[in-house]
Amino acid sequence: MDSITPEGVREQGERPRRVGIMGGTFDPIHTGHLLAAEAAREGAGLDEVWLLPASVPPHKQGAATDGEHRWRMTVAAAEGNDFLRGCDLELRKGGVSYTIDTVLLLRERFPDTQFSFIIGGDMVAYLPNWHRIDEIVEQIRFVGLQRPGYPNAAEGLPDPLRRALTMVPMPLVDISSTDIRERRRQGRSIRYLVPDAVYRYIEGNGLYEPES
Ligand SMILES: Nc1ncnc2c1ncn2[C@@H]1O[C@H](COP(=O)(O)OP(=O)(O)OP(=O)(O)O)[C@@H](O)[C@H]1O
Ligand SMILES: O=C(O)c1ccc[n+]([C@@H]2O[C@H](COP(=O)([O-])O)[C@@H](O)[C@H]2O)c1
Repeated sequence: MDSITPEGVREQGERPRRVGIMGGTFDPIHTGHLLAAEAAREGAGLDEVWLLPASVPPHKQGAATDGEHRWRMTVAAAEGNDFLRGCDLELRKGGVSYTIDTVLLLRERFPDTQFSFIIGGDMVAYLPNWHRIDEIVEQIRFVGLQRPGYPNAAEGLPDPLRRALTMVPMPLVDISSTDIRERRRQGRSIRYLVPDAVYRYIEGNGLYEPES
C-alpha cells in the first residue's frame, strides 16, 4: 500500500529512469536526427535521449569522417537541451559498433536504467538482419519513428521483435547526412539543415569540402 506523507502527497516510489539511445553515424548530425530524438522522447515518454555516434557502423559502405569530428558535432547538437546528451561509448571502444555489444555494456554500467533504442522508420524493416537481434530484444525495447502516410513497418515483423517495438509519429523531414555532404561538395548551403552550432563547426573545420 502506498504511504501518504504528512503533506498529503502520495509516495509511489521512483520508477526507473527511461533513456532512449539514438545511434547513428552522424556524419554529420542534422535537424532530422534531433527531431527524431524529440519525437521519440515525447511519444515514448523517455526521460532523456543519448546521442550515440558509431565508431564503424555495421551496415554502411565507405569510411566515415574521423570520430573526433563526429563526436564534437554531436556534443554541439545537444548543447542547450537538458534532455539530450552525447554518449561516446562506441567511439571509445572502436571497431565495428554492433548494437548488441553496446546494449550489454550499457546494461552492465547502468543496471537501474531502462533503455530503448531509437530507429528511423526506414530501419525498422531491417531489424531482423541485425547482428544477434534475438539477444538484443531480450535486453531492450525499440522506438521506431513512423513516417506519415507510410504503412506501419512494425506490422511485418515477427514476434518477439514486433512486441518489443513502439512506433511513434514524427513529421516527415527530408534531410539526410548524404545530402548535406553532397551540398557541401557542390558549395551549396546547409544552413538550418543542421543546428547552428554544428554549422559553425563544419565551417570552422572545413568539413565536407571538395578535395583541393
Ligand atoms: N530525416 C530523418 N528523419 C527520421 N529519422 C532519420 C532521419 N535521418 C536519419 N534518421 C535516422 O537516424 C538514425 C541515424 O542515421 P544516420 O546517422 O545514418 O543518418 P542518415 O542521414 O541516414 O545518414 P546517411 O545519409 O549518411 O546514410 C537512423 O536510425 C536513421 O533512420
Ligand atoms: O548491430 C547491428 O547489426 C546494426 C545494424 C545496423 C545498424 N545498427 C545501428 O543502428 C544505428 C543507425 O545506423 P546507421 O547505419 O543508420 O547510422 C547505429 O547505432 C548502428 O550501429 C546496428
